[in-house]
Amino acid sequence: MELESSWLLHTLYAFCFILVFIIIVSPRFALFLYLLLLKLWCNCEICDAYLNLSWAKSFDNLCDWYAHLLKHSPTKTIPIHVLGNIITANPENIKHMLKTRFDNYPKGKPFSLILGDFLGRGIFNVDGDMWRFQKNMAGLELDRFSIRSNAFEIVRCEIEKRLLPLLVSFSGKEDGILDLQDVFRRFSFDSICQFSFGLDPKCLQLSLPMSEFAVAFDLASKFSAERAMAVSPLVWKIKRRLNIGSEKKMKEAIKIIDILAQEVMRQKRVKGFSTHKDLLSRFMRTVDDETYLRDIVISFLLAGRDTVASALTSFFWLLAKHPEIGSAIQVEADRVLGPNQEPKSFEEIQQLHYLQAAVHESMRLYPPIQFDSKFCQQDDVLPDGTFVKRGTRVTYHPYAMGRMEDIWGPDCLEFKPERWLRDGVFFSENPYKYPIFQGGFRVCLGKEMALMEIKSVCLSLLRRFHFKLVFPCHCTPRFSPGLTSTFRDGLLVLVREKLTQPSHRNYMVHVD
Ligand code: HEM
Repeated sequence: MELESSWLLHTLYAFCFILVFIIIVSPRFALFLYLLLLKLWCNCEICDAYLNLSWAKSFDNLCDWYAHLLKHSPTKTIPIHVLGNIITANPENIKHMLKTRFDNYPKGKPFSLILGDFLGRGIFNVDGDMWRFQKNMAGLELDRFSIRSNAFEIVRCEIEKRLLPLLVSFSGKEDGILDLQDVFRRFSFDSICQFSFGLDPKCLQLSLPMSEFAVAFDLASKFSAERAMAVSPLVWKIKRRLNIGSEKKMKEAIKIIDILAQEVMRQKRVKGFSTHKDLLSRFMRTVDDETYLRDIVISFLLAGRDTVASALTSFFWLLAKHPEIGSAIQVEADRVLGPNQEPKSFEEIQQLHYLQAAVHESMRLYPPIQFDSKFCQQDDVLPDGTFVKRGTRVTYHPYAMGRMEDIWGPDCLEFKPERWLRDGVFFSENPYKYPIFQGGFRVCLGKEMALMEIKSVCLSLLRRFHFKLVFPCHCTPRFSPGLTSTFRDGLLVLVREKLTQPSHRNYMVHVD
């Protein structure tokens, strides 16, 4: 018996050694072997197309292929066997996961492992008591009162002192091509840092390169998403253990992020946090653990930066393709706020129903978070009859849902804000039909803040500038892998100041 077990052990060691050797010497060959094994395991049409990448011949993005498959599935649910993933675009299933059987669909261990290095024990990556604690604390800071009094001012200031001067400086230059996606990322990063930490990274300052931290943040997000898309966790786990390839780069990126997070906390301590009302001060008064505080900081940055920037990017892309909708937004703003007036309060923005409809419509077609997964804890059956085995990953797919006739009617592919209005008044949709901010118990805490930010930027920019797309506007965007949706080539525009507007060059006098 002893002999047998030692033989087994040796065989296992030999196997691991060969595996590691192959991965180091030829990662491509290792991947080939691995794909071959998977193919032997499942050879159905979908898995085959996934493994061969043959879907890419007909679709620009993986999400477009999924949307196509889901649209043609009678239950609006598909399995990807080789990924151990069930993907659904069925609102009943989504309600089941997010509300009715919420306890059976946590984020789960596999995900906290995938995102653990980047997000640690931050709110996006935990379940149970730790999640409840962070949610309650953050909820106090993200309520309507706080947005009304604090966030609105931060956003207005960021727009007037930085965003407008930046655009004015580019306006009219023949070679003045600007990447609006990059601008929006800087803008939302400054805003969320000021709101969450009471500190200003000044990313949007004229002519500054994107901070090292922001670049590291993007890389960590990209590599985390790649882990989530991998056919098996084994590959990234071995690469991490050996500190090679993308895992090595990810480790370096996370090191930079950690340094910044520590710096944020150091500055906070110097400034004092006992009376400050920002989110971090609130947490620092209760939590002692530095690493836990770091995780909380990172999660809120991720929540507030990339999502808002993504929503703004696709909104401006759609507005450039549909100038009539931009005009309708301005007509409404002139009627409600007065000609050429800026909104003076959060409440005034709330009165702009057409704008609210346009923002929702834009995110219906281009959700900042295109899909979101949970892990099933106990065997279950979804409302559409799909059996879910314990441990299976279940993903709901807002991007595909926005393209489904069954949900939005035959004009589902059109950008039509009117679908959100009844007698000119905005009405919200069932969150399981429109899970852009998720729904149920883990609904987004920053929804009101995000909407206020997006609408404020839209009003200020549309009033003052024309944006011309540098690339033809008929092609669909290509997305980069990441936790939030990002245009792979950015959003390159030529900016022109509108002649009918008073000059805003005075904004350029001084920025910080
Ligand atoms: C357009 C912008 C936004 C969109 C589309 C969005 C969407 C979402 C989604 C889909 C989730 C669920 C994620 C998951 O559980 O895996 C979520 C959660 C969350 N969001 Fe947002 N978000 C946006 C902006 C913001 C902002 C600006 C903040 C904060 C300032 C924020 C704070 C949060 C927090 C704290 C959670 C975790 C809630 C929980 O787990 O209970 N979000 N958001």
